[in-house]
Amino acid sequence: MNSTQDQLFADKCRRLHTYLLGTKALLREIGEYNRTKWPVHYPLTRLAQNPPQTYPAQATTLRRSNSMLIPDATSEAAEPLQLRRAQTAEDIPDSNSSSDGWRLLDPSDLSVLRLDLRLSNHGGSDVMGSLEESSIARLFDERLAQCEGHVDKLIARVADRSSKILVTGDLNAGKSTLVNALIGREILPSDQQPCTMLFCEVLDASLNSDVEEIHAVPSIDTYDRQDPATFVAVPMHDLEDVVMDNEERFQQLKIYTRDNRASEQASLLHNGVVNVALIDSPGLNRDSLKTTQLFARQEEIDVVVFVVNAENHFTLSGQDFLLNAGNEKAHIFIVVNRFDAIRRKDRCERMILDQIRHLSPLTYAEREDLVHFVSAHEHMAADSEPFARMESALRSFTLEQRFKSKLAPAQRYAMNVLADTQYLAAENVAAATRRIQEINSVLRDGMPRYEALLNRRSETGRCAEAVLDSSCLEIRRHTTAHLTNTAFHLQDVAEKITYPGLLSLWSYAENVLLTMVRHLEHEVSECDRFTSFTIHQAHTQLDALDEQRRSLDSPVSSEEATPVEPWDATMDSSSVTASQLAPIGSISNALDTVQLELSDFIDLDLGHNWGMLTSISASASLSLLASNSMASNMLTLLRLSSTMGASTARRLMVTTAALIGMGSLFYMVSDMDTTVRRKLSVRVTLMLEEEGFVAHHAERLTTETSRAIRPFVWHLQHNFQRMVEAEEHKRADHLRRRRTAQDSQIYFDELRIKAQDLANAVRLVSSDSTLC
Ligand SMILES: Nc1nc2c(ncn2[C@@H]2O[C@H](COP(=O)(O)OP(=O)(O)OP(=O)(O)O)[C@@H](O)[C@H]2O)c(=O)[nH]1
Repeated sequence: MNSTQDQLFADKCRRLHTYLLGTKALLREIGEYNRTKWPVHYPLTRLAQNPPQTYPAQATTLRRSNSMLIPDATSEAAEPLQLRRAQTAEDIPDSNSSSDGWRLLDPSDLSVLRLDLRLSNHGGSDVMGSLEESSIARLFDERLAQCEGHVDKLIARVADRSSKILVTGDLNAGKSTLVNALIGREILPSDQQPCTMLFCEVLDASLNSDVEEIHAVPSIDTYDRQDPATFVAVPMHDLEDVVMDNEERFQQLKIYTRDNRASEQASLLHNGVVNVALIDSPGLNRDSLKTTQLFARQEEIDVVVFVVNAENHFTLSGQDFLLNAGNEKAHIFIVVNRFDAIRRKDRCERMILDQIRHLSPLTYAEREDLVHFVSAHEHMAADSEPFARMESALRSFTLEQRFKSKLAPAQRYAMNVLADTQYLAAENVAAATRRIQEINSVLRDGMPRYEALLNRRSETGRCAEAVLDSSCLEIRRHTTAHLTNTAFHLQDVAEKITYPGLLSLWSYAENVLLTMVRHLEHEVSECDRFTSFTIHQAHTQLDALDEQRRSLDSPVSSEEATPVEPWDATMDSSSVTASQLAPIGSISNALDTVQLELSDFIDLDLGHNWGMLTSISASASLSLLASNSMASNMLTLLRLSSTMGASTARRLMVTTAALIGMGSLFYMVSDMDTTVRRKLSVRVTLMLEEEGFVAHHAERLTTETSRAIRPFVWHLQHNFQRMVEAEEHKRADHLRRRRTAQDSQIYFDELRIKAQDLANAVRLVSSDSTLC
């Protein structure tokens, strides 16, 4: 690699690094938006109908030996079948391929941002459909966090100038022998029995101040070469024991060693270009824990060298690994070892290549450079030409095609993330548009009801007030008329009382007075009853108005509607009786203290009954008696005396006066009961007038009526208000949701464009890949 290529590669690293940071920021932004503003709409049902097919047709018949090998969507592994199949050399015409030789995702699918793929195996959309939006948002948030973590590792990988080569494969495939052959020294123990229990990272001693040393590392995350507390130094000759027996104690061995090769051209570790680490790993099918660790480590690895035992071909574990690693890395360096032990080499070669064609199409497409049939064991004894070719190809792949080995996987992952982002952004723009349309339609459909409610509220308010006003008016009018009439006819009330005679006149008068008072009381109670009846009627009318209001509560929205309070039981109209009105107390203060007086028995105003007096007087004085008053009679007599003689006139006058006196006395005595009734009724009426008896009761009952009806009116208005508020609350909620949907529509549209721009930029990083 010359300096121009170095510069180009450095430029690509820098650009990819920047775009990965941009991708990470985008993921974080989506996560934030998903959590706080709009739970990202995830097309679960659609995806369930279109489950991802991670395995090619031929491979789907294979039994999966380990459930932990289910592809993790955080890796580049979760790629749809169409993508990988299109990448085979002899496959479908590559009409959709990018000019860089790899294909964009099918836009109708998701890869890295796809949620748990296993869901689609459990009844499809039903299971997915049962997931709530919030659960999906949470799952999606977790997936975003995983992707972000993965992008972080890619960023670190791109920024790291060194290259890491993972040597992996089945047990006893000859991995350790291969690593030894590559460094030209028998450092790692090799045995027919499984012997590599730990990851062994072989590095050039120059990275450890030129000191050959083994660091047994308990925790790889905290390892620091310059901090002895983070590792245990192991003598070189103890390597075999440590590798075999310390898998519980150490996570990894760091083996700093010198390459025996004389020139930098020949040495992979000491190459003069970049620092290379060769990582020997435990056999794939040894245990699932180690296998899982291996999968997890892929994201730190630049090149995967997969060692296949030529005698066994690809085992199930090997196939699983290759399928996934192939998607992650796109290109896998495959070494078919122990080829010396194969008799029919061409047949073996054909069969293995056929397997590779399905397992890693891109690798197969470049099989000349990437698939090698060697014997590491033989090469240790004497240099072999196939091995040298393989070594040179690996060197070229690692050092000269660093874009392909180091940057392409990161670029590929970023492209997948950005393609998924565009897909989800478009889905969410559509979902937001649908939401806006739905809300608009709900608002439009609800408008007539809302307007009707407002109209009904004001109309009912007016009606209720009218019921109240008319009831009060009716009570005032009725009470005034009724009590005025009662007072006017008070005298008639006592007519039915039998007059016991002059000797019982006093008790008769008492009886008359009591009867009048009782009658007044009765009539006031009558007014109370009428009031009660009127209130009851008003309540019935208001109840009918409330019934109309209740009928406005649409059954569809009843569960959302704010419950309207029922009539208060204590306010039930049927329970309002006259006795429940404010206690009358005394119907009149004046009547409480009324006493009989002497004047109640003497009536000096005889004029009003003169007719009766004349009927019992002498007929001679008829002409005189025709007059209206005693005084006028006397004047008439005086006038007559002037025309008659004096003695005649005097006699006539005396006689007449005697007759009148006797008649008057007789009349007074005989009409005493009438006098008492009249006098008492007049006095009582006057007293009632003086204290404003009628007005007082009219006012009292009007106030009581208002007090009894007003709460019902308020209640009715309050219920209407609650309904209107509930409706307005719903409308405000719709408007708020519509605003959120509108914001999201804009946000996701911008996100789609941002992701598209970023994807274009990421894609351009590889436009000049041949140079690197
Ligand atoms: N015939 C032949 N035998 C080989 C070759 N490479 C390795 N072996 C032998 O295969 C056996 C296993 O070799 P290792 O290098 O230990 O294999 P490994 O894959 O590292 O084994 P584990 O780490 O235990 O999984 C040893 O006995 C080697 O001598 C080869 O090219 N040809």
